[in-house]
Amino acid sequence: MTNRVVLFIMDSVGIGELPDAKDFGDVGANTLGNIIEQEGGIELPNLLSLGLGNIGIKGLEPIVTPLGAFGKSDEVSNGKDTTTGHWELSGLHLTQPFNTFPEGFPIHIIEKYEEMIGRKILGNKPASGTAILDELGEEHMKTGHPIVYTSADSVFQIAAHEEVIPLEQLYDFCKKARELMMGDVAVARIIARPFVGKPGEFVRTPNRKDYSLDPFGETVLDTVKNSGLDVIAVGKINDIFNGKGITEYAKTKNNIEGIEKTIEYLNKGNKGIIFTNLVDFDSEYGHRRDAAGYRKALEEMDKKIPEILNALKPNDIIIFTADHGNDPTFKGTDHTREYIPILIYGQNIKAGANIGVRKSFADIAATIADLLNVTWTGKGESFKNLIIK
Ligand SMILES: O=P(O)(O)O[C@H]1O[C@H](CO)[C@@H](O)[C@H]1O
Ligand SMILES: [Mn+2]
Ligand SMILES: [Mn+2]
Repeated sequence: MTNRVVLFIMDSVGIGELPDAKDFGDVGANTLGNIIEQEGGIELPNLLSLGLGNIGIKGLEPIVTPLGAFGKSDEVSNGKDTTTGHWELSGLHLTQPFNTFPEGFPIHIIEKYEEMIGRKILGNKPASGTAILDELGEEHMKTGHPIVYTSADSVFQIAAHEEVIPLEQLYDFCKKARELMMGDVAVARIIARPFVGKPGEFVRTPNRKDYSLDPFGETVLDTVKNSGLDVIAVGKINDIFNGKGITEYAKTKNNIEGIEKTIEYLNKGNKGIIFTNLVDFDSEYGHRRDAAGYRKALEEMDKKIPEILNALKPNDIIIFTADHGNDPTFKGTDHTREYIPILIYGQNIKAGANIGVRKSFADIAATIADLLNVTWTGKGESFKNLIIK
């Protein structure tokens, strides 16, 4: 019997190129493996004791008696962004990729948008979110025009200085963009990217906010919620699902707070799913191509793992996994098409069970439904019988 499943997403912690990585320009990408290689090692004793090294990751050795079940998964969906990854983890296969705007947004869209918000915008091109502040932040401060940019992902990002455009107004600008970017020009997410500081020293604040689309079908979150159980979202999960299938949520400022909130929820009397996302790996280190920072953030998380495991009750199960890669040693600043690791632990889990290479992230959705004993008719194949004692 399983009462609760913690689905713990280490955002962007991929473990090597997928067979179709060449279609995404990502041959050779290996987020974790290349960090280890470039950094000359990594200290992840707790993940290793669960079986991380048994998955077969470049630079990591297997151990004889892993405490958890382990494996990895391929991605079916045609995309490598956060939304696509999380939706597949929850049981949806995206066949038609989200619109991207490598040349910036069409001019008629921008004109319409400027009319909606009553001012001009700056930018309108793909950019790194920190580089574009260096480029346009000062002009933004002088003119009050928000900076609109995109990336290789399906995102319409709006950057504004918190003292130039107050947060509530920036969020309102995002809601207007959300209304506009639907239908033929639907973008997966509108993202508020507020920042503070002086030219040359701008820093982004944790007041980022994502405005997603509704998932296009029933996810395991809906199924579990509809059967009367809790679906608790920690970090940006609530945003990624636009609140759909979620009964309660806590937003977080950073990875450590994400871990602490997860532990707080574990200490309460809920039943169902606790779904946590730790985004710093991706936003602070992957996109910034900062391998040393990424390594340090992984090591900090690993140190906290005993506290998480100690908070598990006898009928709880935790699944550590990811949503895509973001190799900080790779060219560019974008996500990378990679396998995701899967590590599962709990008192009812068969230590050392190998779940192999799953065909879809949705196997996790099917397994969660199976573990919680709710009927699942969506994508994925349950591996419950491989992992339960
Ligand atoms: O460079 P920054 O602004 O961090 O942007 C990154 O954040 C976006 C949303 O996760 C991604 O699409 C990527 O472009
Ligand atoms: Mn992500
Ligand atoms: Mn990202």
